[in-house]
Amino acid sequence: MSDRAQSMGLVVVGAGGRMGRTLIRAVDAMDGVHLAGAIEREGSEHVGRDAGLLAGLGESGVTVSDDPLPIFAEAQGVLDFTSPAASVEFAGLAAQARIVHVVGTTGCSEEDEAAFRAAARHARIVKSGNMSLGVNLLSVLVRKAAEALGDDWDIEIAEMHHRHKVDAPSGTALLLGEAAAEGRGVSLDAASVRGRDGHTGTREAGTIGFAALRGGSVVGEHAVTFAGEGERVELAHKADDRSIFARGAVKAALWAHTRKPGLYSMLDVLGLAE
Ligand SMILES: NC(=O)C1=CN([C@@H]2O[C@H](COP(=O)(O)OP(=O)(O)OC[C@H]3O[C@@H](n4cnc5c(N)ncnc54)[C@H](OP(=O)(O)O)[C@@H]3O)[C@@H](O)[C@H]2O)C=CC1
Ligand SMILES: O=C(O)C1=N[C@H](C(=O)O)C[C@H](O)C1
Repeated sequence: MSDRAQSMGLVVVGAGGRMGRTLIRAVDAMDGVHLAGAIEREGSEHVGRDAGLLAGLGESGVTVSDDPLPIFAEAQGVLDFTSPAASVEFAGLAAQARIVHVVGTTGCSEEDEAAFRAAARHARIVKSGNMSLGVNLLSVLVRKAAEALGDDWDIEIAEMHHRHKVDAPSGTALLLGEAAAEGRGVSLDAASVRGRDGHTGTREAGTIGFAALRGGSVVGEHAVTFAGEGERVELAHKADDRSIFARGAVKAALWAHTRKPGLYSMLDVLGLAE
């Protein structure tokens, strides 16, 4: 059997995007996978182009298409960093094709999350606001710190991203907030304070604050500050390159290939779940 026949065929959706192009390069560079398709939305200028050339590689023989279902039917997995509405639609198609769906898209609503849970009855979905090893390890440290320090330490989460980002707080900031809330044994929905402006009054004890900065080409920076009386603990991550997310996504697809249908996180993939 040829190497290609044994390797996992992956479709990159949103192929022309910042992450889409990075994913095509990661699939090309990593063992055990090959590019089985590339999708962009109908009307996109990228439809009809060669996916390898689009990503700055040589010709790949894979043409960007706007018709996902027949391509999903011939593949084993989908790498999806697009938009919430697109990812919900791709989850339905991945469920129909009974394949792996790796979702990195952020900014999803509770209704979107319910759609992913429904699709995960048939698809193997790995979904995370951050696919890097470093951030997932950071989330474990944040949970432990929140548990150890108790609620007289105030928790504040700050993030900075490039000027093109459309959602706030970032998926990573929310993931770190969930970890902190879990460590404290509270619900993030009840504890979170999203931004402050004007005469806010003093800080309410037990809350978890979020602040979002946007500018330039910053790939992604996150810091969780535990502020106590007379001292502070800061846990932080800085992404220098989008390839860390793309490599994580390919790893997630390979991991999920042999799993049962279900909704998994990057902590499951990395063996960091408790
Ligand atoms: N979890 C993680 O580790 C990471 C998550 N992300 C998240 O990934 C997402 C994408 O980020 P980024 O690459 O910077 O964004 P981009 O805007 O650069 O890329 C998104 C791409 O998806 C395309 N797209 C949108 N709708 C569809 C559709 N229905 N069918 C096919 N393609 C579609 C867009 O096309 P068009 O421009 O024509 O609309 C665009 O090419 C964001 O939610 C971001 O937060 C990013 C990095 C890491
Ligand atoms: O939009 C981005 O770029 C990123 N989005 C993710 C997020 O919302 O946390 C992950 C990473 O920080 C880059």
